[in-house]
Formats: sequence, C-alpha cells, structure tokens
Amino acid sequence: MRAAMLAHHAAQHPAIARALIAALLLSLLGANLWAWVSLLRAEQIQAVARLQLETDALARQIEARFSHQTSSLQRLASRWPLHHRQGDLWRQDVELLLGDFENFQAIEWLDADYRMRWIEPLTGNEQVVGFAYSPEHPNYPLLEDSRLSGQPRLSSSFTLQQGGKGLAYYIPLYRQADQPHSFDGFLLGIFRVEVLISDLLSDLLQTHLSVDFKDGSGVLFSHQGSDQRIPDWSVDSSVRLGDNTGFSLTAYPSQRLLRSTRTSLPLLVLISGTLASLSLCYALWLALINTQRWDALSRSNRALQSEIVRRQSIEESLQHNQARLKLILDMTDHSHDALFIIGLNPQELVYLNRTCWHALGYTEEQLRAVLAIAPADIMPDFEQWATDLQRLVTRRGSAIFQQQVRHREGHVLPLEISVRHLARYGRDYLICVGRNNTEQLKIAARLKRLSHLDGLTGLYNRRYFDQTLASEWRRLRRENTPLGLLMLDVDYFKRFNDQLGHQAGDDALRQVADALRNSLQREGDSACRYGGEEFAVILPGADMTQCLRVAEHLHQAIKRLEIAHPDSPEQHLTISIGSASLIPAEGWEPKELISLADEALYQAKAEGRNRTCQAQLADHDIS
Ligand SMILES: Nc1nc2c(ncn2[C@@H]2O[C@H](COP(=O)(O)OP(=O)(O)OP(=O)(O)O)[C@@H](O)[C@H]2O)c(=O)[nH]1
Repeated sequence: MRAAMLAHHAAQHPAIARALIAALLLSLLGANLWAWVSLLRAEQIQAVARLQLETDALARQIEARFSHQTSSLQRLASRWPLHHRQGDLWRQDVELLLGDFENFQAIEWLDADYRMRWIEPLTGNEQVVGFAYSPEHPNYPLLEDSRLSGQPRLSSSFTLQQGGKGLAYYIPLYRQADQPHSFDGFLLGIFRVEVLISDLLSDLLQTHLSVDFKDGSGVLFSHQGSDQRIPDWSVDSSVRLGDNTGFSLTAYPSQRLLRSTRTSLPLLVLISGTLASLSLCYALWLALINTQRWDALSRSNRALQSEIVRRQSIEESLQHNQARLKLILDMTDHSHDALFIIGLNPQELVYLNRTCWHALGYTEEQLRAVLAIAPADIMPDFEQWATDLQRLVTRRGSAIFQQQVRHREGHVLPLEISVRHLARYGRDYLICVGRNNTEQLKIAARLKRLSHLDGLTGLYNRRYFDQTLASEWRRLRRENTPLGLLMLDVDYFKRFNDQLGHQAGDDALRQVADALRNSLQREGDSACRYGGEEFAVILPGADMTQCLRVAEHLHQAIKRLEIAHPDSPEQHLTISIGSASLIPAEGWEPKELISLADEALYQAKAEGRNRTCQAQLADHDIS
C-alpha cells in the first residue's frame, strides 16, 4: 500500500522522482568509490604491516648477527689475562677472529690511558698508530662509561682516523678476571659502517627491498632493491647494536610487495558496485516510467469510465426523450386539432399530425404531395394566407386565421388556425394549430343574430337598425342610390294598454311585428323595433314613391290584423307612418334621415293618425 502510494506520488511529480534517482545514483557511485578507496587503503595498510614485519625481522637478524660478532670479540676480551702469559696464542685468536669476521676494520688495544698500543692488522690502519683518545674525542665519554660500568659500549658512527665512517665497540679489559682494579684498557673493534651493514644484510636482504640504515647523524648505509622504491611511504624499525639503541632501519615498499598485497577485490567491488548501482537506478528509472505509464493509463481508464457513464446517461436520456416524443406524437395524432409545423428558409412542412390528413380524407403522403404541387386545392385562399404568414414572420408574432380547407370529396370545412412564430437553433418555424370550428361559427352566427333581434317581437333591434342604416348609407352613397326609411308608431297604445292590459299590449306588438316582417318582400328591406311601440323599416334603394307604397301595404296589413282597440276612433289598432327617402350625400349623416322620417311621423300623428306623411325637405332630392 505504502509502495503504491510512493509510486503514485512519483508519477505525480516525475521531475522530483528523477532528481531523487539521480541523487541516489550519485550517492551509490560515491559509496562505491569510497569502498574502493577504503579497500585500497586496507591493502596499503596490509602492505605496510607486512613490510613492518619484514623490516622488524630484518632488524632483529641484524642485531643477532652483530651480537654474534661482538660476542666473539667479548670472548676474545675475556681471554685478555692470557695475553700476558700467552701473547702469541691470544694473537692467533685475534687473527682467527679477523678471519671469521671480515667486517672488522681493525681490532685494537687501548691502554688504561686510552692510548693506542696495538693494532691488528696494521696494514691499512697506520694512521691510528700512537693515537690517544683525548677528552675532546666524541667517544671519550663512552670510554669513561664503559670503564666505570665494566660493560662494553658501541659508539655511534664517527669519522675514523683511517678515513670514512666507522663504529667502535669498546670492551673493558682486566688483567685478572673479576678484578676491576686490574683494568687494563679496552679491546677495541673498529667496524667500517658500509662493510659492516652490507655484510650484515648481504644474505638477509630480499633483492627487491630498498632499505636505509641510519643513526642520529643520518643515513649510514643505503641499499637500492631491484624494484624502484616508492618514496611516498616507508616503515622504520629501531635497531639495537650492543647497548646502542640509536640505529634504525628504514624500509621502502617495492612494487613486488605492493603487487603481492594487492588483490582484484577493490576493482571488483568498484565495478560490481557501479554496475549494481547503475542497474538499481535503471530499474528505478524503468519503474518510474512504468508508473507514469500506468498512472496515465489509469487516468485515461477513469476518463473512459466516466465517458462511458456519461454516454450511458445520454443514451438513457435519449431513450427517455424518444419515448416521450413518441408519446407526444401519439397524443398529437389522436388530438382533434390539426397540428403542423412549417420550417422556413427553406420552406418545408416539417411535421403534420394524423388529424391534418385524416380530417381531409387523405393519407399523409397524399396530402404532402398535394400541398407541394397545388396548395390551393386544399386551401383556396392559400396565396393570401401565405402573404399573411410572411407578415407574421416579419414581426415575429402570432395570429389566428379563419381559413377554409377543401375535403378530398369536395366539401369545404372552416378551419381556425392559430399560428405562432418560433425561432430555434438559428431557424424560423411556424407552429400551426388548426381546428374545425363549424359549430363555433354556427353558434357565433346565432349569437350575432340574437344580438340583433328584439326579444319581444323577433324583429331586428335598435342596435341592428343603427348598424344597418349606417352600412346601407355608406353603400348607397357609393352607388348614388336613395335610401328609404319608414318610422312607425302604434296609435293610442297607452290607451290600449290601459284598457286591455300590458300583456295584451305585448301580444298586439308581436302581431304588428309579424305583419311588418311579412309585408316586406324585397331582399335587403329590414323591419326593426325602434323602441317601445315604435318601429322602423329600412328600405335600401327605395325612393319616396316606393316608400309610400310600402307604407300603404303596412297600413293594410295592420288593418287585416283587426286587433280590437276599444279606445280608438277606428275601434281597431292602427299605425301612423313617417316616410323619408334620401340619396346619401357627402356631408350628410343617417341621423338626418331618421330626423326627417320622425318629423313626418310626428306630422302623421298630428294630422289624425292612421296615415302616412312624407318628409318635406326642400334642399334635398326627395324622390
Ligand atoms: N304592452 C306594452 N306597452 C308598451 C310597450 N312599449 C311601450 N308601451 C306603452 O305604449 C304607450 C305609448 O303611449 P304614448 O307615447 O303616450 O303614445 P300613444 O298612447 O300611443 O299615443 P299616440 O302615439 O299619440 O297615438 C305607453 O303607455 C307605453 O307604456 C311594450 O313593449 N308593451
């Protein structure tokens, strides 16, 4: 889990991960280098230790050999008392000693005054004859010390009288053994340093090793081995010759020694470590790349998953919408209203429901075909309607049109079409809902008619009278034709009501109305109830003569009713009529025709009733 989170973080921050891998690589390479250097140093330490061992061994061997030589000399010194009795024999021992150890430059005897009394061999050592150690001599204190202690002493290197550097080994002599007061000087062994050390080392030295033999004054002897010496480091080993500890042996490592201590392990560690580091970092690098790829793959998988979910949701929504659309279309197909949608630019019939074609007796394909070829066959007024629709589109509004459409079998159906302009997705549409409104039209017509009729008499009412008189006035003015008007009033009707009752009055008015209606024979003539017991008859195109003729017919018709009126001079119901006829002229209005007829009626009443008077108008043409 933790590794997965680390991998995820690494994939999230590849630059940091790469830097960390590079840092790790550098660290590992550094560690490898450090290990390599450490191993090399360990090998060097091992070489030093080995050289130290060799040098120490060499020093001990030098000491042993020198001790062997000096012990021979000491044995000779121990036989000094014989020297007085058997001098020749003692000298033979000296010669034997010189023969055994060629390192001696000379074997000498110093008397108790430190004066040279005897030298063997003399040859080569003539300069020393008669030499006496003065207190200034560097070895003088050593002589004193040896004499006082009774112990042999080895000097440090000093310049020999014979020339060159040498060492002197002083052994105190006694004429009688174990008798210090019989001190008799020193037996002196002189060594040439080069000869001595060279001899001591001759068969001990490995040919490849380089050594320096030193004392306090510097290098006394130097040996160059067969290998080139490596001056960077060396080892020292102190050498004790006799009782003198002031010597040392310095050894330098040789190439052979270094080669023998060197192994291929450091290089192997360096190479294998470097390869392992590179492999590890390369593996991490590959892991990082794979993690990045895996991460990218995961991301794309997640995106794909969400895309699939989104598409499934869209598909479900689409199916849902399709189902809803199908339901809506089914329902619109079963609607009594015709629904059709016209798309504009280009113009096409986008949709029409079943009612459209079914109500007209076509199949959908047939109706579409007819509309495409000859729309006027379906809608006779199609061109005008198309123009109206264009206007509606321009003002982006809505409107209701009353149109007529022709059934396939020929009969015409009224259609109220509600049209609304709609713009969607950059295109204009007209949403049209059509309804066969035959019944509504009938009802409207009936209502209209009823609104124009008088409730009591069934004649046209005062509103209809006003509208018709005005429209006929306008029409006849265009045609320059007279308009006739009769104003009628029942005579003594108050008395009638009073005598016979109001109900009888109503019946009488109904009978008068029927008589008026039945008396009018020309189309366009209208009998109206003007108000109360007063009536008006509009006679379009009638001049005064024709008006008077109609008035006479009306009088006759009322008379024929024989409605009894007990309080009338005639004993039956009569009417008075005022007649007027005008050719409608500019500047005149219908109310003036009414006034004329009214005045004539007033005159008829005044003249005794049951008569017709004609309007008198001097300035006008009253036919
Ligand atoms: N029964 C009945 N009476 C009506 C109706 N409308 C008006 N009247 C009556 O008609 C009478 C008219 O009387 P007046 O205007 O004095 O006229 P008149 O009595 O006919 O006398 P003249 O017109 O001068 O002959 C009134 O009494 C009204 O009440 C109606 O619808 N029914």
